[in-house]
Amino acid sequence: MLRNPQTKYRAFPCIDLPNRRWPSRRIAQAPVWLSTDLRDGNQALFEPMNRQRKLHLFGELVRLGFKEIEMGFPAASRTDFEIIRQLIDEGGIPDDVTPMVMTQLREDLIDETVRAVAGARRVIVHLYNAIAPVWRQVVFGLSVDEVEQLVVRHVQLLKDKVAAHPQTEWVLQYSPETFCMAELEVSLRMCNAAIRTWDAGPGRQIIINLPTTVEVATPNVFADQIEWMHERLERREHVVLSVHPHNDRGTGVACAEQALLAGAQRVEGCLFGNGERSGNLDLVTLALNLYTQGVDPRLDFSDIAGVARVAETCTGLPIHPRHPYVGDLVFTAFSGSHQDAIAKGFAAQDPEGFWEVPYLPIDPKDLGRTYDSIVRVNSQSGKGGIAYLLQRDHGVSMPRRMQVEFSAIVQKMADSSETELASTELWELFQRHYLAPARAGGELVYLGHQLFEDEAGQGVMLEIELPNGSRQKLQGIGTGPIDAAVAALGLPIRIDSYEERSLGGGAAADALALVEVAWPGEAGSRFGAGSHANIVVASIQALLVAVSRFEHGPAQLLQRSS
Ligand SMILES: CC(=O)SCCNC(=O)CCNC(=O)[C@H](O)C(C)(C)COP(=O)(O)OP(=O)(O)OC[C@H]1O[C@@H](n2cnc3c(N)ncnc32)[C@H](O)[C@@H]1OP(=O)(O)O
Ligand SMILES: CC(C)C(=O)C(=O)O
Repeated sequence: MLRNPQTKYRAFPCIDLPNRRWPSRRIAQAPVWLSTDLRDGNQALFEPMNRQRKLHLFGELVRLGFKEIEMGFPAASRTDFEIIRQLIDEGGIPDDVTPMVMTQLREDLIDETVRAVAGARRVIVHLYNAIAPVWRQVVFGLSVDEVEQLVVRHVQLLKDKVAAHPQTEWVLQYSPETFCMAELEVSLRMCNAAIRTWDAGPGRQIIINLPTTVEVATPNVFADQIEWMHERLERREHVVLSVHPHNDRGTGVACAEQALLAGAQRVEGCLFGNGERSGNLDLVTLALNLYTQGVDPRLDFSDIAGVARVAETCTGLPIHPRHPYVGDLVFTAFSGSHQDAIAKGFAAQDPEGFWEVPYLPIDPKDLGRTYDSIVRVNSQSGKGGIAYLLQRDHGVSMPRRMQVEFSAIVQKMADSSETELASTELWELFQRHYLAPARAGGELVYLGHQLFEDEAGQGVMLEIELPNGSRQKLQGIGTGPIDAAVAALGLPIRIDSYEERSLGGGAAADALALVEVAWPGEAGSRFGAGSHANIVVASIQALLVAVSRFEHGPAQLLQRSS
């Protein structure tokens, strides 16, 4: 890279528009959408779509709700010609959908284009020519006057040709290609020439489509350009002002949004931003951005994963895992503070209220996505996310101090494995550390118990196995079975917390008991868990695990037994 890039690159000049109004506006309704997946998107593929893939994608675009679809360049491609002709002849285009076909300003190509679509109920013919200085000088070798004459001549030619097919409603779309790099006065001249020659008026609509053929400036510059044109185009009420942003600077969506503020009424783009170079405007992102502002986009992405599959199959291009709204990872949080906030947000979310879950700009369910992968655990994660997964997937809701303790255990494992831990691995880790009877090694094992009534309280006869394999029968009296079991062990311990839940649903579900034991003089408490159909068994198991987790817990019982 150059140390002085200013010797090779220039900043794009600002537009002199002192009374610009777009910055203080808000988008309150969806634009008219045009999908150019089958034309500009197709133009950008290693292998252009064959007939089958084009028809598949066309069907999907119709299903999603697009009412205007650019079908291709029939004068340049036999496949495009045959597909559009067949769809028209066989009634394959729904009545509320208008196909669009593109052509250059060349008589032979215009002829062929009209042949491809004549007889359709309604059709948009898309004429384009590049108008920016470099193209005028280097590509075409034409003056501004000559370029204008080219436009007038070919719009007139199209007008004359379509007059022979009055059964079709013909709409002209004129695109001054390279608009964003052209002088605004030149763009206006070309567009007004097209508007006048087509004789736009009541019942004779024209679409003026302003592209960022190559994105070269910040979106505010594009918005200024659009507002400037919006205020000066002739016969404005008969003109649909459209934009066609590309994404060379990564700001295609921002350009489209700001253009809508500046007076654009229609937007062209592709699903998930496919298209030449860095792509066309991503229609899905723009539509869902509107949706998250409470504006109905009038496109249906309620099965966004299904749409992604169709797009990937038809284009042969994968969608990035962090692509807005659709990427595999966009509803996943790894970091602890995010997980904690998301878990709390879900718990607090009013199902009828405004969406307010932290870190999630949209409810994944609205897009047909599940909550399954929202929280994933690796070494960046904290107690909140871990607790959320255990609760959601295994019905274990840990008390706060247990969450803190367990998250340190998980952290250690994630650090050493340097990988993500799946929810099943967390559950295994939980069982290994806390859960009798799964836990094994160096501990007190529950063998059986009998409760009896005693005038001093609840009595329990407890049979346990010590780490050396010997069995012991212990008896204790307390205020309840757990208290009695503590008394039976005869250790200087205290129960600091006790919780019971049912694991899974239904009456037959196992009970899960969580017991926190403190040993005066020892730093920190220890948790244990037990699961059993009988809650007393689960509770005694949990108690024995917690005691076993103190180094000298089993040792003291062993000493006593010898
Ligand atoms: C920004 C965009 O996406 S615009 C859309 C671009 N899409 C495509 O080009 C895909 C389909 N195109 C094609 O198949 C071919 O380019 C065709 C059939 C249209 C034309 O093919 P060819 O006649 O072989 O020309 P070629 O592909 O080399 O294009 C360059 C010629 O087109 C001319 N041209 C480019 N744009 C236009 C235009 N809008 N109107 C008239 N002529 C044009 C160039 O000046 C050049 O002419 P020259 O050969 O006299 O110097
Ligand atoms: C011709 C226009 C609409 C185009 O595709 C572009 O400029 O990118």
